[in-house]
Amino acid sequence: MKKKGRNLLAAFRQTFLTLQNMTPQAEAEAEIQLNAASARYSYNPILRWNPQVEDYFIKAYGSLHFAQISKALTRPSCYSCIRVNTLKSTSDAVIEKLQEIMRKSGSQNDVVGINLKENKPSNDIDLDMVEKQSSLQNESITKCQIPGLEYVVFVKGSGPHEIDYGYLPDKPPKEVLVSRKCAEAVLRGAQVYVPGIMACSSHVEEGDLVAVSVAVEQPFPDGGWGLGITRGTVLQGLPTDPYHFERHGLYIGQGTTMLSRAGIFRASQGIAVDMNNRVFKLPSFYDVLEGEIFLQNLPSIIAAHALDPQKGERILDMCAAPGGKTTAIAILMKDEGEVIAADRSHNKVIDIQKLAAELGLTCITTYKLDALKAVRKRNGSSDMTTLCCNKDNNDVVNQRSDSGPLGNGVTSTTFVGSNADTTFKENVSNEKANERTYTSKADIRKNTRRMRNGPGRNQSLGGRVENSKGFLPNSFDRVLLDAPCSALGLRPRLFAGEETIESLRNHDVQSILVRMKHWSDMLWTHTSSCL
Ligand SMILES: C[S@@+](CC[C@H](N)C(=O)[O-])C[C@H]1O[C@@H](n2cnc3c(N)ncnc32)[C@H](O)[C@@H]1O
Repeated sequence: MKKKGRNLLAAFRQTFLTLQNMTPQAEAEAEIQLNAASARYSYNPILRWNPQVEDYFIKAYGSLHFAQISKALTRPSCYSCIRVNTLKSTSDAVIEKLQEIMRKSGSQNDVVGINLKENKPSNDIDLDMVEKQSSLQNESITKCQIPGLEYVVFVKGSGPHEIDYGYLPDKPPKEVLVSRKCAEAVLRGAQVYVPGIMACSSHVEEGDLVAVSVAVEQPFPDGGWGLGITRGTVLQGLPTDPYHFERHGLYIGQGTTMLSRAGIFRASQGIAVDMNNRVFKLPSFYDVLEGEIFLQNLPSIIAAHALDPQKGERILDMCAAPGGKTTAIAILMKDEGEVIAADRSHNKVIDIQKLAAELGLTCITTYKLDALKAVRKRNGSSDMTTLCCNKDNNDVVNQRSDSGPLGNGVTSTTFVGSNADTTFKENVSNEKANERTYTSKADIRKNTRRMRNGPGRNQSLGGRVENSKGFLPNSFDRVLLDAPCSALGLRPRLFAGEETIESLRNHDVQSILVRMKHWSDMLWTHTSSCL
């Protein structure tokens, strides 16, 4: 790959020098400029850390190993991992469809030699799976070889590639500068969308070829980190440009603009640059086989698999949004039983509902719930919007949306067990009594706001989220806790300066764990990306 890049540069240099008919001194100067340009228009990021965190890791790993980890973090994984929705399709069918899609879109050049073989799963646990998987690495789309995980499919990408951005000493390429989050998505195969663009060369028209670079947070003189660039800034291709030096070695590819410069900064959404020449070539799965597949990292798939959910069970998934593991669990249960998916964020709960609907799953019930307050006391007050289920004595009052995950919120109540009727009546009378005697200030504020602004985001998004006040002990057959973590294992990562030693230690996992021991002996925690 490196050799190809050097050859490209040498050929370009030769053409350039011949065309210019230069003196030896001019030739030497041009050579220096070209070398500088090839270093500038490259992808060679250096990950910035908070100095204390950096020291901590260097002590833990040694400086060489930590430098290698830091470099690896700035690159995307060289394969995409797909979980097949086995209720709707099979790995073989998905592989065939993906091959066809790639053939049609011409993206088979992005992945290494499409040459699918039937990889029969093996039950022989003595096989060295890693070796077996690596022997398949020349194939671009393969089924996972780990027994039981045949519903996982890998699509191999490639990179880093060297790109000729068409630099000439007196004519730098037209450019767009994108935000870090946008660049991280582009490195994983996404297009450049309008909101991701921070700055752009002047006179960019629709259909222009542009070099795409990334604006990474810089240290502020008075402490902290920031971008220090206003959206809409004009780039001249000169050293006086904002971020001229800061984006050295931070070029992620070349694309064709779908809008003019004015259009880019006027529009609020849509693709701004069609990335046709990428430093990392990974296929995009946006809108591909919707409902049949889900893009998910292998450790997350394994976490749900290791929980070993069974048909008909009642399973709690704490910290569930956006629902990757929830839906994996529901599929392993063949959509029979109940998965309670809880998250503390209202909008994220709606994301779980949307994903469940997209994958056609009906056994998922969602709740907005803070995991830190999730154990319900036996003598706690009844709450009509709460699932209060005791698996052992069959007292269940389960109120949920009648109209499915994205319904209009008309509610119904389901009862199971001999005490259910009494519980319901008590709930109703408690609620009526509460209604008569007390309306909280928060409710008054909410109603006033509603009258002024209309129905609010619940209705505008078409979803309804039930609050939960927690669950009684022994409510579940199995519990998955995917507590928020540093996410430092997610790649690619172009900036890590905001993590502090304190923030790394303060993730909720410990405190949630302490409370969760009440619910189930079958507690599985997923902490693969936690430190
Ligand atoms: C690592 S993500 C979960 C990913 C998810 N399990 C999946 O596989 O798609 C962590 C989630 O925890 C939620 N969260 C953070 N603190 C929480 C708390 N105290 N109670 C409930 N959810 C919480 C966040 O909103 C976030 O959606």
